[in-house]
Amino acid sequence: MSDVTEKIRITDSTLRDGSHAMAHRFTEEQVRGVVHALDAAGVEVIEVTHGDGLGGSSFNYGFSLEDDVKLVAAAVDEATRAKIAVLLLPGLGTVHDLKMAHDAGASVARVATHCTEADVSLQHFAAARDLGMETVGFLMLSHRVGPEELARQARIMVDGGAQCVYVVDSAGALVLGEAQERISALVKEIGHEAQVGFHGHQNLSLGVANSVLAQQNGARQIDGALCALGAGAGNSPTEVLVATFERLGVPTGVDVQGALAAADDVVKPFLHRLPFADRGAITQGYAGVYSSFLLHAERAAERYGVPAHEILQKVGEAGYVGGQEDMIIDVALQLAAERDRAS
Ligand SMILES: C[C@H](O)CC(=O)C(=O)O
Ligand SMILES: [Mn+2]
Repeated sequence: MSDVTEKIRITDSTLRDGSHAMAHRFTEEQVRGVVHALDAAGVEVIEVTHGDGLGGSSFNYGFSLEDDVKLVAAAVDEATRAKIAVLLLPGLGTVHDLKMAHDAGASVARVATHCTEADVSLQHFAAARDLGMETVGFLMLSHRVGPEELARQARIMVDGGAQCVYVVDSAGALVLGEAQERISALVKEIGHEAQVGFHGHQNLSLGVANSVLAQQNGARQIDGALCALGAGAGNSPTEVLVATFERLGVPTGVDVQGALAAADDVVKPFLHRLPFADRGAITQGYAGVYSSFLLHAERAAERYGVPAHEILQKVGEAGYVGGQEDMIIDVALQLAAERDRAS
């Protein structure tokens, strides 16, 4: 166990991971309201981007209502203390996109790759460092590899310029000790040079518990989202993280009442659907499916008349990763064909 009283930093991803749950329909007014409330509560980093990061607005991933750079600029304008972060998936977002976000005032670059492909992030970390941005690496679908391999990937990111690397439980599939051992492996490999972070999803309702274990094993950056607004069953709720860490005596710098007010008074009123561990989302945690596939699977289910949870189960068995959203349609068509043959 590491020093349990050392301060941790909460990064709120309501306005980025929550974009998946909102089908990327955030308005500038909503962004301003959320940033204002989080900033007032003392949250140090607020992530604002399309759910799939800069450049994510597309036919494959879903079009944004508003341009990312415009929303980043609004967030920067609204924040008095908080830093504004952007997410970038190399290949989807480009160095040009990063420069535009930086020009709009974003100061933290979070570069995300599949957990075995850290090497594709190097150019983007170099560019972010040249721009003077803080750098964070995101190893997505971290349950797909063991702790040692994950630590090797984190090492690649740190050597490339990442100042923190996250274990990203994109599928909400890590069960307690599995999160703990991955955090410990990263802390051992990079802890003397960089921080380690944890990004949890609630598909098996373990986001907060895994975050506590992550902190107790040396993670110093933890992600959350107000009202859990995020892909799948949502993220670890920021307001619950803040209250839990305060009860544990771990400083976050965030005011509990401020976080509760931000969730209840600002986010809840504009939600059409609260993230929830329903059959589809639980299947994602159980079968290890990328959380942002949920709405894609629900749309395919409706279109082809097959259950979303069956699509997600097959997607998990096939091992598809972020970027393979089109395969969800393929799986739905196969299930529909099997159904037609059977009848
Ligand atoms: C692009 C993904 O939504 C990033 C993320 O939040 C995750 O993998 O989880
Ligand atoms: Mn996520």
